[in-house]
Amino acid sequence: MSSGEASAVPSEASGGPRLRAEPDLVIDVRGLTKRFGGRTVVDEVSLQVARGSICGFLGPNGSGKTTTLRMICGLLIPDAGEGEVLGLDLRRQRGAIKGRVGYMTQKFGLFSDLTIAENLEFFARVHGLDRRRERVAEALEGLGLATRSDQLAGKLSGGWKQRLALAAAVLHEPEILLLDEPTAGVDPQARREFWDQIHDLAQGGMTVLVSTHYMDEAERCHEIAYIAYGRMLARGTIGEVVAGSGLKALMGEGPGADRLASRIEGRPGVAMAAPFGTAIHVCGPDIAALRAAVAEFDTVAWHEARPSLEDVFIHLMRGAEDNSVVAA
Ligand SMILES: Nc1ncnc2c1ncn2[C@@H]1O[C@H](COP(=O)(O)OP(=O)(O)OP(=O)(O)O)[C@@H](O)[C@H]1O
Repeated sequence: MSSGEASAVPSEASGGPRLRAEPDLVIDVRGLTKRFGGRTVVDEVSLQVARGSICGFLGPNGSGKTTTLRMICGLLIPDAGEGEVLGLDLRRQRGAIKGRVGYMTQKFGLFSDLTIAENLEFFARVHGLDRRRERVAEALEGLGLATRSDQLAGKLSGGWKQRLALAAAVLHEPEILLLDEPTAGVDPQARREFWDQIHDLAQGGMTVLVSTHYMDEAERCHEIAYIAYGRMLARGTIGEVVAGSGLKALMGEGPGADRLASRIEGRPGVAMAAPFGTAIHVCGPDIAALRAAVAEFDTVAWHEARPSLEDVFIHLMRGAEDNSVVAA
């Protein structure tokens, strides 16, 4: 993500000012809003994503991630807001946007009684693609599916199904790839391989916006956006999001440290305390107040730590306003 503004920055080489090039924003949406039955489920969400970057979209269940993705790819019309996707108007050029975006939904519709290759051929037809046979062969090769092309999709493990779904989503060579919780329920090895593929696609120039609940996946994104109750609460690199939260953390290690959470949580200056393996994480806005709150537990060794992304997200969510109430 980026501010989208050209700015004068000092040149490292000459010492003189130079104009930083306008970043190539392929997603630039502002104030997107969607209501369902009187309830605002996406509330003035703005998002900018630069070409070739991987943006992680995080937030609790029901926070509006899928709804936002569907507005960005032209499947859903916003009730308010505007924007451009690949330079195309989000409202007036939805058909053109759809053709240039790949979208892998949570429950991807693969045909279980067709083989891998037949599934891809089907999607090639749906997109009206030329050179169907070559494209399918390339996709099978590129995503490591060539040796399994005759296997029935229904017999694949979760990880291979995701890989096939990804192959189908990029068959028409979209410039933007929207992934909605693509690795839910997939084992760590398969998730890692899936993410390696995402990075390969991004290196090839594809822009990826991916929703996830996994913190390790957030760490693999260039930038992240955090939404709760329909509102965008934080955007930027992980370092920027952590710093922007204003949260400080103490890590406590030693005998029984992991059992102290309930005794520390709720003390002045403590936003939250949670076990972290055999250690404990205590977070709050002021490090001196945190040290005071844990001072009596002197059998535990305390040291300042970087708040985890999870700490930051829970803190942000607790401070956000619940939108589950329907407007009168
Ligand atoms: N077509 C619809 N009609 C009515 N309500 C809807 C519709 N689509 C989504 N919602 C509601 O909007 C809210 C946001 O849903 P959305 O699926 O966008 O959230 P999400 O962040 O993707 O959640 P999850 O992480 O569980 O997938 C939810 O409360 C959902 O029930």
